[in-house]
Amino acid sequence: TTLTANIAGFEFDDILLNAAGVYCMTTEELDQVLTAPGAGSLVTKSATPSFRAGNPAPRFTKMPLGSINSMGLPNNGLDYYLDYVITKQAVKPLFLSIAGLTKTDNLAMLHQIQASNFNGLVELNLSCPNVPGKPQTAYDFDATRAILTEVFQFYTKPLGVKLPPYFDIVHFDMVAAVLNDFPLAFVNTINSIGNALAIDPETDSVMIAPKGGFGGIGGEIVKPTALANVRALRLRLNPAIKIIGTGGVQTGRDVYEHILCGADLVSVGTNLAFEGPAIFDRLKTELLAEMAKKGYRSLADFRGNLQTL
Ligand SMILES: O=C(O)c1[nH]c(=O)[nH]c(=O)c1Cl
Repeated sequence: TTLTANIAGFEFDDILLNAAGVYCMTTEELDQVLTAPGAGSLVTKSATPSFRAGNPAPRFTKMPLGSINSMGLPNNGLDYYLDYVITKQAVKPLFLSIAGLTKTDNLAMLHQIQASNFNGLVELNLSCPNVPGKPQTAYDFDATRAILTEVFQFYTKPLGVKLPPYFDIVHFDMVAAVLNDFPLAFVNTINSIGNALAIDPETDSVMIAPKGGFGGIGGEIVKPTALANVRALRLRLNPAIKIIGTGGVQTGRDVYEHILCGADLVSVGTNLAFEGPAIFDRLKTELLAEMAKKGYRSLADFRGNLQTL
């Protein structure tokens, strides 16, 4: 049984990786994902041009059926992560995530990456919900078209975008119409469901400090939305644009369902934060068992084969 995928000519021997933001802030965390059995790649914490402290703590917490976070883009700056992926890219294909606060920052970072020895894939994060005063770019279809137009005038290495969840069929149509106009290697969907609120029953208080307690949610609770976004975009996007499915993965069956909706790779956030990198081998074992039960020997046997009634 093979668990392989190909994005932009990069062959992945395993299809699981971390979701940006989880287990990827430091080189120590990144090394744990890099060497974890069952993990086929990794993505770095979304980078800004220089170090950011991010929002005040508590800024990530467990809640019933998942997690809520308002980290505020804390990261060690682009150079830190660019150095890491260049050093390690011979091991396996790697993803470098960037999330500039302005179009100028994103373009400057991409010029630096274009000129560097990085030979992996960039994930342009257009969906951070937690920077006060900064809207999620990918909810503005004109802004999304504008930045991708400028990016592809000079950036020639493989690039994809990290998308927020959409909740309206017409929005699936509209974002796909933008993305299909560009030579994207992939989209990663979904990012957390932004600006939710969780209340601590002991204290009648919000659970995180930033933004009056508002934060992005992930984990089990977001799986139906995640699967819908993977499926909707698979049905609409040019087949050359591959899909990384993210959201609500805690079992091999969840991985299987992302693939059934059309995912090529599957990333794990909340439940990786809770369980640690050992989760990858568990998910791989459970996925193989699910495939064996169905008589499938490769992901191509069932990828995108969700049945309708
Ligand atoms: O607060 C964050 O750092 C954050 N948190 C998220 O849930 N998604 C993102 O893309 C980012 Cl950048």
